[in-house]
Amino acid sequence: MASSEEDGTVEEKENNNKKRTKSALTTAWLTFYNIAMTAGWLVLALAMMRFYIKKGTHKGLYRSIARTLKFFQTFALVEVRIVRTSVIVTGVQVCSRIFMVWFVASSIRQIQNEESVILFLVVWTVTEITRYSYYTFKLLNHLPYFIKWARYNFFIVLYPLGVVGELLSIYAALPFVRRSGMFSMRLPNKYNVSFDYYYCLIIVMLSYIPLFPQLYFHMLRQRRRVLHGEVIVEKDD
Ligand SMILES: CCCCCCCCCCCCC/C=C/C(=O)SCCNC(=O)CCNC(=O)[C@H](O)C(C)(C)COP(=O)(O)OP(=O)(O)OC[C@H]1O[C@@H](n2cnc3c(N)ncnc32)[C@H](O)[C@@H]1OP(=O)(O)O
Repeated sequence: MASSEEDGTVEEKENNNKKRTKSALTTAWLTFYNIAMTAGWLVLALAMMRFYIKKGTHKGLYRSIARTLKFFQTFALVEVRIVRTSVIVTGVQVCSRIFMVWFVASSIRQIQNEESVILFLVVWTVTEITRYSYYTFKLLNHLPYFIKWARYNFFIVLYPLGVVGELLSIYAALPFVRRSGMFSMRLPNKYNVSFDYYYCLIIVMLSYIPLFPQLYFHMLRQRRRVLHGEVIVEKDD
């Protein structure tokens, strides 16, 4: 009897040790990831400022930072599964950004000099520097209040501004997509499939109407929870 109790205790201890090691590894990996992402977006911010100071115009700015932007925005995909947040909430946010970068801004050169592209770039950059530095300092247990405040207040203005920038950029792309027929498949073809990227973009624009309020209200709930200590019960995916 005593020996089985002891066995149980040894097993429990081993399990607890394994859990502790796993959580220490996850924390170490997340800290590294968030530091790398903060650094990446800081590099982008500096590159944009340097370009603008040197050239005195935003024309050509997107092209000059496109590779770095593609890398760091695409890398955010790893977040969809590793963080505790709902997969749907994070998924919509990350996928819509990757779509904007790869299938709109980088694919349709004619819109790269639009002010709307610069608008969402600047807004994303400020957001991500704040967000990733928030996670980093939180993981290191040294979170300055102004970063916490910025994380849960900036989005009130930046989120709508980012959406305006993204929607105006997609809208500006429509005529070029229609004229070029890019990423589209017309019938007849050997797969007997038809796809029109022009209408796909219109559907993406319309999908902001139901999806954006959900992301925005999610952030408002997070804000109440973190800044005002409200207990919020989120639905599971
Ligand atoms: C295929 C095509 C699809 C097209 C579809 C189109 C539809 C698009 C519709 C909407 C598009 C929106 C476009 C918006 C663009 C912009 O971004 S504009 C710029 C302004 N943006 C913002 O301010 C972004 C705000 N949003 C976010 O921060 C996130 O994207 C989020 C997923 C909505 C955030 O949610 P969440 O993670 O739940 O918030 P937090 O409070 O920060 O985190 C919750 C807990 O999770 C921990 N955590 C999260 N990430 C990390 C991490 N990287 N590392 C460590 N920990 C992390 C965090 O600490 C929290 O923990 P606890 O407080 O302990 O619970």
